[in-house]
Amino acid sequence: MSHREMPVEKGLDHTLQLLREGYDFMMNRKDKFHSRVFETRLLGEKVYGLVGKEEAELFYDEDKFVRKNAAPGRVQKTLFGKGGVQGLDGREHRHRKKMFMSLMSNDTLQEIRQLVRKEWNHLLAHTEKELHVREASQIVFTRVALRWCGIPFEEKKVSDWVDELNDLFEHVAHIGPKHWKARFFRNKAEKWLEELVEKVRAGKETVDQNRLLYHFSMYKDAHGNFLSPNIAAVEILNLLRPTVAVSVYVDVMFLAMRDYPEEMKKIKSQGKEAGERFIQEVRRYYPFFPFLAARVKETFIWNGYEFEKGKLTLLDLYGTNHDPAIWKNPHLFDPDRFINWKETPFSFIPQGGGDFEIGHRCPGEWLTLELLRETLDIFIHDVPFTFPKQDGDIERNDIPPQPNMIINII
Ligand code: HEM
Repeated sequence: MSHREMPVEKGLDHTLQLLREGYDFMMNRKDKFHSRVFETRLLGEKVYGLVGKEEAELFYDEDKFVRKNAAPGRVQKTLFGKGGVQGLDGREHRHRKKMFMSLMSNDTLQEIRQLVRKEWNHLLAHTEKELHVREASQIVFTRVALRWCGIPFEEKKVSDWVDELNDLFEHVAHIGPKHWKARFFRNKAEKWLEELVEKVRAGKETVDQNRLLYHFSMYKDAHGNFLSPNIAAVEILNLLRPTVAVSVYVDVMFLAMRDYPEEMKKIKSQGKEAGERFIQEVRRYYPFFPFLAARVKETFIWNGYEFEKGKLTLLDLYGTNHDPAIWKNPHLFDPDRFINWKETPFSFIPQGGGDFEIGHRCPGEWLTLELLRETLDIFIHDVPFTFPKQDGDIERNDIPPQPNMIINII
């Protein structure tokens, strides 16, 4: 196959531009170079950028890319933790991923909806008028996650869990004290869970054997060995942390309800399917997880471009969800675009693409949808509210976005 020159961004390093441009960084380069494949430099390293559907398919080709050593250290030390499923490849990854996927049965999803309703009712019973959507959903989802995973907790400790789990994803992109606080919380939470896993294994903690804490404590890897208590703790946090992170989607969902009131009317009058389209458009339109990282497994040529072994490669999730080649008027909020929409594994990728079982696609995608469905249902049908005057702005470089919506319960 013939060689083509990959467009290369000139300059020593573009990390500052990334911090400034945030979610637009990759799309800006795609537009500047008129190319969905380009090269730039970040944190002193040569990096390939990919935007688009075919490019996503390439990124998920296990023969071409690996996840080992791809996530930057600061992301591992806050968001992911070391030794978790995100950094595994091949057989080891599939084996561990199976564990995650086995947790996402219909029964689980139904239970999640019941827990969400119960916890929202509990919180709303103690709410006078003003409700901070982000904070409230963080509390609700923390309680849901702890119960679902079977983690024993004392009522008085719930607010500590809320703060700590929240810090693990809120401050990934920050530098300085906020980053260090997130690292401190990760170490603390991992240590506490490690001790719990050890007690479960030794039979010193009586836990529900149908719950995730028990499953992960007793899980054996592809070689038939228990996970180290630390890695078991990392994986339990891989369930707790993102469940609480769905509060970000709830926050932007309320922003959409305020900015597109006609959509709320549609959901009220047309029911479930309109609600479903609204949730999908919230996940497509608003930014959350900006891009994914992998490394080139062996040097290869794709569409004439050479990808060099070992080089870091980023797939733009936000840009692919706003790619005009896939989405008509991508910068319009339009839930009706999902009417007769044909789902494909690589065009709509807010939580990653490809196959759940084989690849790294988010195993929590169905669970995320259930958390959002039940929350939307409660606030559309059961809890009347108004929006007081507020900004609700989203900065392009605030990762994750922080509209911090407030509502008044009537
Ligand atoms: C707030 C909503 C969520 C978003 C935006 C999100 C996004 C993502 C993304 C982008 C990935 C990476 C996919 C890849 O590397 O190819 C991922 C992976 C993952 N997510 Fe989620 N996620 C969410 C909710 C959840 C939930 C609720 C859970 C579990 C309860 C979860 C558990 C995981 C795990 C364990 C992985 C690693 C999978 C692997 O490496 O094979 N996520 N998620």
